[in-house]
Amino acid sequence: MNQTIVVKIGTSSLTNPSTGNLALSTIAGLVEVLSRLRAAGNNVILVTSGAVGVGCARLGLNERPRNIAVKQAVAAVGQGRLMRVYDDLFTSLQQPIAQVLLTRSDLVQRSRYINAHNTFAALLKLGVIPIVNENDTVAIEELKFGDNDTLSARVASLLEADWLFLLTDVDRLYSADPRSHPDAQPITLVTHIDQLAELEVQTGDRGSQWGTGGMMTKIAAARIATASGVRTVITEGKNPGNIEKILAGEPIGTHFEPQPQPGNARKRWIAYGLVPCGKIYLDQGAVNAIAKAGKSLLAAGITQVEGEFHNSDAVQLCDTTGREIARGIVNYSSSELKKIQGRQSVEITAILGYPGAETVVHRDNLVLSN
Ligand SMILES: Nc1ncnc2c1ncn2[C@@H]1O[C@H](COP(=O)(O)OP(=O)(O)O)[C@@H](O)[C@H]1O
Ligand SMILES: N[C@@H](CCC(=O)OP(=O)(O)O)C(=O)O
Repeated sequence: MNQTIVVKIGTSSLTNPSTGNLALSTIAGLVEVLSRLRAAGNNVILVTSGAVGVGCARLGLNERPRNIAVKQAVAAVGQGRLMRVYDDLFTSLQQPIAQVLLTRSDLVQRSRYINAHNTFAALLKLGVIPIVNENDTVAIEELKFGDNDTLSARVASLLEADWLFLLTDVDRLYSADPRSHPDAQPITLVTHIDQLAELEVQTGDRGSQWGTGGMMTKIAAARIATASGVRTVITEGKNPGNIEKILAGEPIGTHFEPQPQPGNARKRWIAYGLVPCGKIYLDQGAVNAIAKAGKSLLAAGITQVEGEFHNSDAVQLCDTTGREIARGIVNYSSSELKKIQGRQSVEITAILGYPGAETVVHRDNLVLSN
């Protein structure tokens, strides 16, 4: 059966950590594997990091710049070189590719989200392998994916992919960072992401010298992808042939099983496309109504409103402890909600002086967090 396969490769696999030069044999091996998968009739998407790393090597910088403008400038240098290398290698195998640079804001607006989906669909239909990276040169801090693990998960969710492969410089997830904990235990299968908290898996908060998020962002990516129905695998980038072995059923890397009810495309957009602008805290009755009975949120169940947002913005719905239980599109602004929180729906017109929606977040615009 033909499948949709998203592969993400990190800077740590693409470049030699000591010299910053490209790991040519790894890249060539990956190009061969992806071209074979495409020729076999699969839809293949590559999410590649490396713009900043390659840009630094080109400019002789020996560490990742901290200054944002410099980092964005360096990414502009590196992205072109990276695509040149990919295009040379894919072209020698007669495989057409396309550069797709995304920012977080491209997925926030529903029309742009659908547009991105349609462009990917057209490229795949043309037999092209889209090569995706964050548009680092123009992305602004507040509207960034921030790391390519998250970006690849959102792309996999957008495309309803069957597989997401996160290629990195370790062979799988361990109970702790194997670099600093040589006795860390390998983890081969995660049936639900919350298992990791039970196993007390430690991820640290940063990656290798050139990587961005370390294991933490890979687990966050696995959460997004599996909740969207995408099987996710963390495996080593220097052996790209593992992708085909895994597809053939070999137990390599760490597998995260897809969750059974990924929801429809619009709900996935609400959950993973939108950027929440504020928080609404709920009492226990409202939490039960939403989480257990699948009801809409009414003003009566709101105890506190945090942040400034407008009608139609995305918000997080939190329980009394502040834990996010759902996300949704709100029918009132934060200033309106502060006036009507805790009040019955029939009182709203009198309080605001004009009629408003009966629900604060309608259940069609609400997605439970997992
Ligand atoms: N629990 C863990 N299991 C495996 N690796 C871990 C873990 N916690 C932290 N790491 C570190 O994460 C690194 C990979 O992340 P990163 O450098 O960001 O890679 P990439 O560039 O591929 O995104 C590994 O080299 C490893 O040292
Ligand atoms: N967009 C950035 C990559 C950011 C990133 O997530 O890097 P990595 O942790 O190596 O996957 C770049 O191309 O340098």
